[in-house]
Amino acid sequence: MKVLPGKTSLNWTEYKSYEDILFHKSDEGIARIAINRPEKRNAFRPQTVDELINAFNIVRNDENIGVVLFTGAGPDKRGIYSFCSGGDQSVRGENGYKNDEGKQRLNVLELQRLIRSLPKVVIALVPGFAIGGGQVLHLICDLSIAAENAIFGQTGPRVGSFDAGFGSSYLARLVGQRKAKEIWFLCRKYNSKEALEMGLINAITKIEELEAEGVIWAREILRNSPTAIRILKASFNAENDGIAGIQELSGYTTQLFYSSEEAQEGRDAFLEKRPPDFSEYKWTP
Ligand SMILES: CC(C)(COP(=O)(O)OP(=O)(O)OC[C@H]1O[C@@H](n2cnc3c(N)ncnc32)[C@H](O)[C@@H]1OP(=O)(O)O)[C@@H](O)C(=O)NCCC(=O)NCCSC(=O)CCC(=O)c1ccccc1C(=O)O
Repeated sequence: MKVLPGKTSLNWTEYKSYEDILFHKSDEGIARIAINRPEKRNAFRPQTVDELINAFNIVRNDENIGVVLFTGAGPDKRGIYSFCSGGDQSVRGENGYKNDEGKQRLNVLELQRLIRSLPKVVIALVPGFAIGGGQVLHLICDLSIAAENAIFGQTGPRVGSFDAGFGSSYLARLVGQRKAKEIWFLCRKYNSKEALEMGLINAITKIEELEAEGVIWAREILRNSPTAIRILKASFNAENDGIAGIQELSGYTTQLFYSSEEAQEGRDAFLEKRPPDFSEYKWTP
């Protein structure tokens, strides 16, 4: 199934089949996850978000995958491309978005946290509209490449919604307080060039080259040390995420320490019911 226009040199195979999203992997360590509701500008309903959470969790546990290309399938019947236009307003109830059972959920915040703490690099490929909660999803990704025709913006205050978490405070870290307030208070739309100038995205390409460009970036990343990239991602997050961010970063140092003989001496001594002997390990300056 074609997700974006143009060609890449990758052979995609379907990883898992869903209703609202497309999920593929390649044998090069790259996965591709695409919201597939183009007639709704790829707006997400609770099911869409549940499927995304499921796919990102599969990626999390697949040690052969290092980079995820996160995008929106298209075009729609009118030839229009979208990354995502946020929460599906047609299923919005009084305190959340209704799933098939009529239960109301705000599960996109869980997805935001999952992408942020994913120990792999997530690159947003933005082929068109990234609006509302869709703009926030793109923001949460580690890197963002947009097509020339992409459009970014917020509508929250116009449609009776807001994202007072990453959607505003992390946005301000990226583009500055003044620009972030402008984006949210005025609800204007911004083109790719403006998005690049304000630091919202990393690069712009022709739409036919969007996926190929994402693959080039992914391959460059995959040539580097997985552990270094994973810890760097956690350290970029830690600055913004308070104690939760420090917990994530420090968890990786604990994991590294576990692989040392020094840490294993502590474990072995406990299991062998003897005092630990750390005498051969130095107090390195
Ligand atoms: C994206 C547009 C600017 C595109 O405009 P245009 O090309 O003219 O297309 P349209 O004709 O408007 O749309 C085509 C078709 O798609 C339907 N559609 C588009 N977007 C949505 C949507 N978000 N929900 C439902 N349906 C949508 C549209 O109705 C048309 O259908 P037809 O049947 O053909 O008529 C423009 O479409 C646009 O502005 N869309 C709305 C953008 C928007 O307001 N999004 C919601 C913002 S609020 C949000 O995202 C919630 C965030 C969130 O989830 C959250 C955040 C923080 C805490 C909690 C939560 C939480 O979980 O709620």
